[in-house]
Amino acid sequence: MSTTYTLDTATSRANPTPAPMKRLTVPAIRRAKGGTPLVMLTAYTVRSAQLLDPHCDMLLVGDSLGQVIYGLPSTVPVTLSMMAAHGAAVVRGSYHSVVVIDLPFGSYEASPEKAFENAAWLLKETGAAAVKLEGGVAMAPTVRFLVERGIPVMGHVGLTPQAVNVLGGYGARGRTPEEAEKIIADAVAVAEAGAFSVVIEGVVEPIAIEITKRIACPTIGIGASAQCDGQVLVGEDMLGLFERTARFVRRYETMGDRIGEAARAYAEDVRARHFPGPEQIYAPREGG
Ligand SMILES: Nc1nc(=O)c2c([nH]1)NC[C@@H]1CN(c3ccc(C(=O)N[C@@H](CCC(=O)O)C(=O)O)cc3)CN21
Ligand SMILES: CC(C)C(=O)C(=O)O
Ligand SMILES: [Mg+2]
Repeated sequence: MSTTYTLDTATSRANPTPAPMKRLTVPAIRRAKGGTPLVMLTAYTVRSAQLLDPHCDMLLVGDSLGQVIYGLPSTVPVTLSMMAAHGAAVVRGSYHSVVVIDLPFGSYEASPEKAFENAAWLLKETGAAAVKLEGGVAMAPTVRFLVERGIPVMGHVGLTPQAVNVLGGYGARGRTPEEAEKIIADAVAVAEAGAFSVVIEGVVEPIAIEITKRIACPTIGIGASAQCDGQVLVGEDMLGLFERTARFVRRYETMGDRIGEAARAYAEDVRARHFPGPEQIYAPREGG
């Protein structure tokens, strides 16, 4: 998917300096099933979007921002307005990846109509291309309702963190044959309802492999399997900016340590009156 840049020559008064690259599209993501694995990371801010976007196929404005940005105990308290603010920032900071935004807990479960209203509002507020929602068989009619009305939907099955109060924790799912069958049925249901892709989170590997074989759209794994059609991680987890991380995280950087070291050096300079130095000081007005 990294070779699909095309020149965008469209110019208009509304968009006098068009981005040089055309953004990937939801149908292009769907077509990537079985090819080079899809790359997805979460982003919540304009700067992280700018830095991650060139390397990704999709950016996820995840409701994990509840824990990562706001210090909340779970994703349950995350609101639509929080998602809208961060979603708009991520769209402003990206031009290549498809931006997908999580529907927060409470914004879509009650009815397909309520889901449509809230999803449409989020897409209008942010410019994101698609929404993601958690759930399987029970949410399949909602997935169909949204897709038939113009809102692309990414599914999310297995460990669904918005259901933490039902599940009782964040342990891996699908260790019993009954639970494994339920997760597979959930993925099949949202895929058949029209989801363009399905996140499989925190399941034993054979389930992820089975779902990837069974459904027609790409599976995106997190704590699932390298056999999935793509992978997603929380950006801050991968960068070493979030302390408590699951087994499924691989740290590619230790940014937390580096930021702490920078703050320590600044504090030392301030206390020694080594900062500001001559380069950071304004000279008096020239010529009086
Ligand atoms: N920073 C961050 N990364 C995430 O991946 C993430 C969030 N936040 N917030 C929303 C959900 C919550 N997720 C989580 C949270 C904790 C574990 C975890 O601690 N897993 C343990 C096993 C826990 C148990 O057995 O009870 C592990 O060792 O993997 C896993 C997924 C995934 N999502
Ligand atoms: C971990 C991913 C899949 C997610 O839903 C989130 O970041 O909220
Ligand atoms: Mg989420």
